[in-house]
Amino acid sequence: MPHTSLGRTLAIANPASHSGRGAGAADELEGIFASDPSLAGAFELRRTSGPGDAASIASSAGDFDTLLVMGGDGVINEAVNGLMHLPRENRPTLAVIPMGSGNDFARTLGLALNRPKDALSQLFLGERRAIGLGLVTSDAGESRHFAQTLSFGLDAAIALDTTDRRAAQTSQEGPALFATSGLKVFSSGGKCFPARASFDGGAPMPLRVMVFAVQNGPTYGGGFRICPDACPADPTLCVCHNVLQPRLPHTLALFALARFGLHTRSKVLRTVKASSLDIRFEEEEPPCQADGERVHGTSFHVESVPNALDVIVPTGCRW
Ligand SMILES: Nc1ncnc2c1ncn2[C@@H]1O[C@H](COP(=O)(O)OP(=O)(O)OP(=O)(O)O)[C@@H](O)[C@H]1O
Repeated sequence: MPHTSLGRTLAIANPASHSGRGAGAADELEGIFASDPSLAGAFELRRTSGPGDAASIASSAGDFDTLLVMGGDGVINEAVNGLMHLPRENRPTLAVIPMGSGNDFARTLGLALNRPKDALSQLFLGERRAIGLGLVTSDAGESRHFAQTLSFGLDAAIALDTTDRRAAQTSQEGPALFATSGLKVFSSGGKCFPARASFDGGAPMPLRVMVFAVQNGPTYGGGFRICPDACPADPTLCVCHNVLQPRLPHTLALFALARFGLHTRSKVLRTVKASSLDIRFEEEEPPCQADGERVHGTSFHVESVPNALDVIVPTGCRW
């Protein structure tokens, strides 16, 4: 394994990630650090003890060069939100060892999924890139940065169902987990949520929201390419939302096409880039998720936060 180029590094590992497989991965990472005296001196590893722990560890990591997060999108989201409490000049570079069920942010970065040794090698040889984040603020007083995805409506209901099923220790993961949660949510009726949305301060647009995804990177749901052109190095976020209400078979076909990013030519959907947007749901609180974590509210302001963080990407990263 090459010598570390990450500098003084604080590693956070979620032992509960990837349906508990994160625990063994944390032991493996600790073994790698302990086996090389130069690494042992440079790395400190902390295991999270429960939800919220990664955010508080990250918010006090200002003395480190690199914050290495091992886990899935949920714990990365916590770490990112913790880092955003630090002034930009004190924010350690974010490095990720993907060990999750969905791993969508890690897909954007181009890292080896659920193969900690391979990902660590990529990080040692990798390059630093500045990325933006999204920030959502709701009328329920919630405010959360997101590294990869924010969505409302059916796709959020599906994402939240995958989170619940993972907590209940399902053996499914990635696209299979998302697809079965999708079938469950669609078979219960495929509800639409009346809303008004405006983009970059424009006139409000009436919508009946079935799908409304705001992406910083291309995928959600463990690899569904909902916004194939989204890129965290761009100063804008990419939005995909329905403008028509398709019947169930058509919806299911779009859902299948989205696996490969082939849904975007459909007249049912619109894709747009925006620096900010406002969306107000008129009848009830919709399902809403940010990087798989639930967000409450009926009115939401979303904005991009350019140049929020430095991250490490593998050499040859295409963006
Ligand atoms: N020690 C812990 N015990 C239980 N839950 C934890 C612990 N540490 C963190 N968590 C919670 O576990 C949740 C899920 O973790 P994580 O995102 O790392 O894995 P995942 O759900 O398997 O992957 P993905 O989010 O990519 O699908 C996070 O929302 C986090 O709050």
